[in-house]
Amino acid sequence: MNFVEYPDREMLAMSVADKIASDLGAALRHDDRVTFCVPGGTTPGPIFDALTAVKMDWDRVDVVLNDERWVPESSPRSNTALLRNRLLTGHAAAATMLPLYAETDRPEDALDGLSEALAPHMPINVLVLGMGTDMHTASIFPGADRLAEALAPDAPILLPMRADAADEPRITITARYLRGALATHVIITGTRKREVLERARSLSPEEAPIAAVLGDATVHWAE
Ligand SMILES: O=C(O)[C@H](O)[C@@H](O)[C@H](O)[C@H](O)COP(=O)(O)O
Repeated sequence: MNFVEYPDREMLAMSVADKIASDLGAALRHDDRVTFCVPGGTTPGPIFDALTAVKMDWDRVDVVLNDERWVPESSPRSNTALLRNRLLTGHAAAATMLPLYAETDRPEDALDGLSEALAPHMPINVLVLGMGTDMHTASIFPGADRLAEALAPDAPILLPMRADAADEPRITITARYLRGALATHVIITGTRKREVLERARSLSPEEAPIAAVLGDATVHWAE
C-alpha cells in the first residue's frame, strides 16, 4: 500500500482526479472499453466534479458503483443519482453507466440480471474506494450478514448485504472483484479515518474489510 498526504481536500480532489484521468487514459490506449468503478457517499463528489472537466474518450468508459443502497433514484441516499448528477455530466456525460440498482423490493430480486450485465466488464480497470470509520469499504461491513461470502476467494461478482450500520439493504461488488482491479485508489479524509486505516492494516478482513483491498492500493488522505 502507498500513502499520499495532501495539504487540503481541494488539493486532494484535483490531484486524485488527475491521477485517475491518467490511469483511465493509459487503460483506453490499451483496451477498447474501460471499466471505472467508483464509490458513493460524501467523499468523492469534488473528485467527480474535477473529472467531468477532463477531455478523454469517455464514450469508451463504463462507469459502475462499488455498491448501492437499495433505494430509488429519487432518494437523497441513492448513489446512482449522485453519479448521474456529479460524474455523468460535462465531458463525462458520454460515459455509460452500468446499473447497480433496479426497482425491485429487495436486491435479491435483481441480483442475477445485474450480475450478468456486469460480468463482461470485469476486471475493473480503475477502482476508487471510500472507507467508513467502521472500516467498511463498498458495502462490505464488519458484522454484515454475508460478510464471509463477500470476502471469499470464489465469491460471485455481486452480493446483497445487510448490516446494522447500513441504514438500508445494499448490493456490493465483492472483495474478489475489487481486488482484481488493475489500479486502486482509496480516498479518505479527516484524522479519524487516518487512524482507523492504520489500525485496519494489522487486522483481518473479517474485522476490517478495507484490509482486503489495501494490497496494491494507493491511499490518498487530507485532513
Ligand atoms: O455507498 C456507500 O456508502 C459507499 O460506497 C461507502 O463504501 C462509502 O465509500 C463509505 O461509507 C465512506 O463514505 P463517506 O465518503 O460518506 O464517508
